Amino acid sequence: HSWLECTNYDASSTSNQEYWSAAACTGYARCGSYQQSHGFGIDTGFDYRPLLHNKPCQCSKDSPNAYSASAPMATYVPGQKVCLAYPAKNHVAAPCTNQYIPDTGVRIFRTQHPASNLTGDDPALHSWPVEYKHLNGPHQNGVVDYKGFQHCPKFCEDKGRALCSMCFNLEKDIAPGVYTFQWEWDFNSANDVYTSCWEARQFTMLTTHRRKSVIVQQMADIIQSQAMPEADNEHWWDARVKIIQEWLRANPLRIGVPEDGTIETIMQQISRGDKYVHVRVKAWNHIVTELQGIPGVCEKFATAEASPELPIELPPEKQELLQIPEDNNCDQSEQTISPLPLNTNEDPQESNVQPVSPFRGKLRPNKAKTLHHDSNPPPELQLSNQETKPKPISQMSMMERQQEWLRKKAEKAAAEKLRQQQEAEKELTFQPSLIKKQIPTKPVIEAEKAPSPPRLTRLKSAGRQRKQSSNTTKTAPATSKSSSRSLLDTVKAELAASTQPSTQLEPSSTPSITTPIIPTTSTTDPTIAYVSKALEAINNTAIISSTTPLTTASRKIGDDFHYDTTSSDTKGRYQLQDPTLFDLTSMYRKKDKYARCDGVALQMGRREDTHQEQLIAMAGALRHKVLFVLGGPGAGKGTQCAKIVAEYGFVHLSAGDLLRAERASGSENGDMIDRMIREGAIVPVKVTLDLLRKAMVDSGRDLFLIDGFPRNYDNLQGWNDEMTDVDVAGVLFYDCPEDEMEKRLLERGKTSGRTDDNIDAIRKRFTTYHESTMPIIEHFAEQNKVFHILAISTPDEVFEETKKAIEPIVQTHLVETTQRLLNAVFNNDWATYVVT
Ligand SMILES: Nc1ncnc2c1ncn2[C@@H]1O[C@H](COP(=O)(O)OP(=O)(O)O)[C@@H](O)[C@H]1O
Ligand SMILES: O=c1ccn([C@@H]2O[C@H](COP(=O)(O)OP(=O)(O)O)[C@@H](O)[C@H]2O)c(=O)[nH]1
Repeated sequence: HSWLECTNYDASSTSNQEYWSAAACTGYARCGSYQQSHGFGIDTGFDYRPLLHNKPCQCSKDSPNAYSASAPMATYVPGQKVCLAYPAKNHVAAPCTNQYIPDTGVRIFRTQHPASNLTGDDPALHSWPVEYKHLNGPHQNGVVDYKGFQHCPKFCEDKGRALCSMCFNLEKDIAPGVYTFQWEWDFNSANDVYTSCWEARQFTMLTTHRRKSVIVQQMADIIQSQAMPEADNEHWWDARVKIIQEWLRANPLRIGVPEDGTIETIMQQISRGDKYVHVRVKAWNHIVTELQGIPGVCEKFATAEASPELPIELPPEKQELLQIPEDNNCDQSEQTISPLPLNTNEDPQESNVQPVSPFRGKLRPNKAKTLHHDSNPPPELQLSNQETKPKPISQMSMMERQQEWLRKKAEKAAAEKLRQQQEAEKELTFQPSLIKKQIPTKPVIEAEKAPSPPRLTRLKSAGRQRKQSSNTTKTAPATSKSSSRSLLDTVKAELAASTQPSTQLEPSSTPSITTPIIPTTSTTDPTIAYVSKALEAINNTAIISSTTPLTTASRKIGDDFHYDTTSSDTKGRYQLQDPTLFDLTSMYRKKDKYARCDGVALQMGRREDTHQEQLIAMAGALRHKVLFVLGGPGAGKGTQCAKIVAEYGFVHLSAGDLLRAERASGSENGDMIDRMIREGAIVPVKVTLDLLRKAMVDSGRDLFLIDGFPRNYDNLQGWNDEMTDVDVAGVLFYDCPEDEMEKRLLERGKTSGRTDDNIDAIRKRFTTYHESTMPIIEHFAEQNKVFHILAISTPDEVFEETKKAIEPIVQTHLVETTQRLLNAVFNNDWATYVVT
């Protein structure tokens, strides 16, 4: 019968709709690798009848074969028209068969919220919470209409393996994360069901974010809200979940969030509440318990701007559910908050839900208050809390926050130790399922004696293995290496554990290396102190304003940290070498073509480690940055962009080139674009923006030169409305006299083949430039964002001027990204892209 071969198929051209093109497929169904290696439509047993097996999907999402480099998981963009491809397998009503071929219809489903990890059960058949309508229209029995499942235009050429496809529209506001989808084809009847399941990651870029301060405020509101929901009010739950997810999205580094399973527990409770309506109040109480006391909930993490209030998407009659108490005080530690009353009507399957201890919060000092309604926490939990009242987080400096964080971490480690002791005494059999909640049963030092960890694979990126470096120095390690060693081993062990299937974490299998080890962090840990110092140095570095010209190529950051743009062919490099800690530690700018990630990498290791054993953590930019490149036609924008790309590695997107390519692709807009270009007029912004957006997403990178855009107010407006998630770092304005531009364009016209490099079109373009584009340049100039570059001299001389504008931008970008990576190291947040 049939199955989905492709979960992200480019069906935009007729030929791709008619014939299978492997190149057009960028996403596969779960466990699709075997099928993919045999070829489209070949029978390998990939068709699956859930009613015969009592499982909604053929293989589970945590199967080791779920996705592979050759059959990867799909990535969707919010609002995308998603197309799926599958083989006809003879089931199409057509002249070469008959009009009564059975086909009862196709349905497409997905899970409600993104998964916190790729484990766990799929929703049962027909209980998926979200359903999409495919765009083929329903097939009518008795009619040869090639609709529904039967959209297989070349069916009669190869009845078995002909390509069929169907598309559906994703929501524009879908939250980022990984969702599970199911394609269900009912063949002879609604009881003769075939399914394919797959995951797709929703791309985070270019979705509209609300301002962080608003999200933070809403988090504070929902945590403090004591309003009782109506029992069956789904909106109450969904609105809260949405805010939490938005908060998580706005704080991807989890700054301020303890790494003790808090996030995992929250996500677990969300999926529990999604599944069972009647446990939502209880689940919500767990979530609130987790959230209380996290500084990031209330603190305006990052540099959230003062912002206008944005409406929460709740109908007015429900607004009171999220109302802020009059004396709203963001400092959670000052408050005693009563959770919502518990609903005793717990779900019958709750005992099957993996262990979320309702008592978890009790054992953690900063959460104790929420569960101990008397104001005296148990003496063993008081720790250093008896000291003077701490400053509210919002008034602390970055360093104070870090120290506070360290203090809390130390407190938590002590409380955790206590908990272990108590549990051991009581012989409790509590078996946490979450890696980060596991506690070492051996001293950290034992990790050194453990055999080499299994080869670590990338997190968040497919696994090309790095080549072993033959010239790695293998001399004796430097002094005081045990702390760096323990940190490194700890991180490696944790990584190793996190790459093991969860079943290996059962008590019966306890290979020492899979036992994740939580570092016993304290302020005296030299590694943490070192990273903290690096952070401090970088925090104290004034980020260079984009309008300040760079006077020297080399700058000092603090006493020990040095940034040098000329040091090597890696361009920017932070030397973080401290021989007392690591033999090899450096942070450098890195482009990883395979992972399609631009960013900063931190290399950690010891001399005796092979390159493969060294850890490389990598962080890309959080927000995408663009530099607009404007100037008259022929001013030399394209010429300079090529040089910038060669020197600094931006992605160059020429709006004119994209439009010309679109025209050549035979698109429905082709004629209109052609007319506009010949006339020197400006194409409607929607067309240009769609092309820019797609090119940005496809590049997977984060620093862009946008050449020849925005050219008028319509362009600017469209950009401001749509690209709220992208920062405009500045405008490179190439200023060249008209007669010089005309001369250049006529010269270019001899070989360019462009339909607008002739004197009539050139003159029209000059008019458009003066009337429409100059006001845009002036608009940016008023915001101090324009780098004015005279473009009359030779290309190389113009480039010397260009560099002066670019370098501060690149440097700022590096400093910001480095700061993120150091924060990740400091917070032990190895979810940051990590490779060995
Ligand atoms: N500084 C320069 N001096 C002389 N010719 C130049 C200079 N910069 C570019 N050119 C030439 O002028 C023409 C137009 O340059 P191009 O980069 O395509 O401009 P734009 O992208 O602004 O239309 C090209 O043929 C290019 O080789
Ligand atoms: O955002 C844009 C960029 C370009 N164009 C069209 O594409 C032509 C060529 O632009 P390009 O930037 O390639 O060339 P330039 O005129 O700068 O040499 C312009 O005259 C416009 O007709 C447009 O409509 N919108």
